[in-house]
Amino acid sequence: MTALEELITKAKALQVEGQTPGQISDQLGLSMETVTWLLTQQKGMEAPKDVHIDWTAVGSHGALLSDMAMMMLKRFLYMSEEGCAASEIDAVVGIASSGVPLATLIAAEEGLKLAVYLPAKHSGSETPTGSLSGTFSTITGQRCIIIDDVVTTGTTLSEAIQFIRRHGATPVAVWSLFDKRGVREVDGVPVHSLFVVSRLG
Ligand SMILES: O=P(O)(O)OC[C@H]1O[C@H](OP(=O)(O)OP(=O)(O)O)[C@H](O)[C@@H]1O
Repeated sequence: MTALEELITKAKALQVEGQTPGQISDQLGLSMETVTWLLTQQKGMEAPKDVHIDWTAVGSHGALLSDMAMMMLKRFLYMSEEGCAASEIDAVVGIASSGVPLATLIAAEEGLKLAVYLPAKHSGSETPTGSLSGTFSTITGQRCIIIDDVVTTGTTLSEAIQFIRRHGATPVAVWSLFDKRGVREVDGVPVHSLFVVSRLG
């Protein structure tokens, strides 16, 4: 089975489970247009220009995940020779769910506080709002690094940045593994990604 066929099977299985195209789109990190295409496969309908990043091979293995988190940290440390130093950071904010294990590993390595941001789209309430998990650190008055795995539209990052500012903290930078849109900054906060996807045509 090709990667595309696997994706179609996954999308259809989620639909059978009762998930809406919107939920499938969130879960697979794809646009609604792409999910509609995967589910219907209408004849003559051209495949949308989207990219699916499957990093399960790394994410499902603790040691590999740790290596990836250390690569994110080292990228920042090398960069910080020119800019902000790690000593100026108080807390690492992991974006649920996939940003959390990466943030945990980085916070542990640097001896920093760990906070967990739960995006509005994960909220089950009628009026979805983002929140900070009460199990982990608070952020007020702290300088924070935000960690996520994939940037698709930047919506989640923008939401997290605004939340952090409203709660009296300073977002210093965003570190992500993959940037699907070539986003260099969100709401004035620099975004540093290990891998950036650029479309040539
Ligand atoms: O830039 P955006 O368009 O906002 O998309 C990026 C977000 O989407 C994914 O989260 P999602 O909740 O879908 O999946 P996850 O639970 O695997 O993190 C990803 O982990 C980012 O948080």
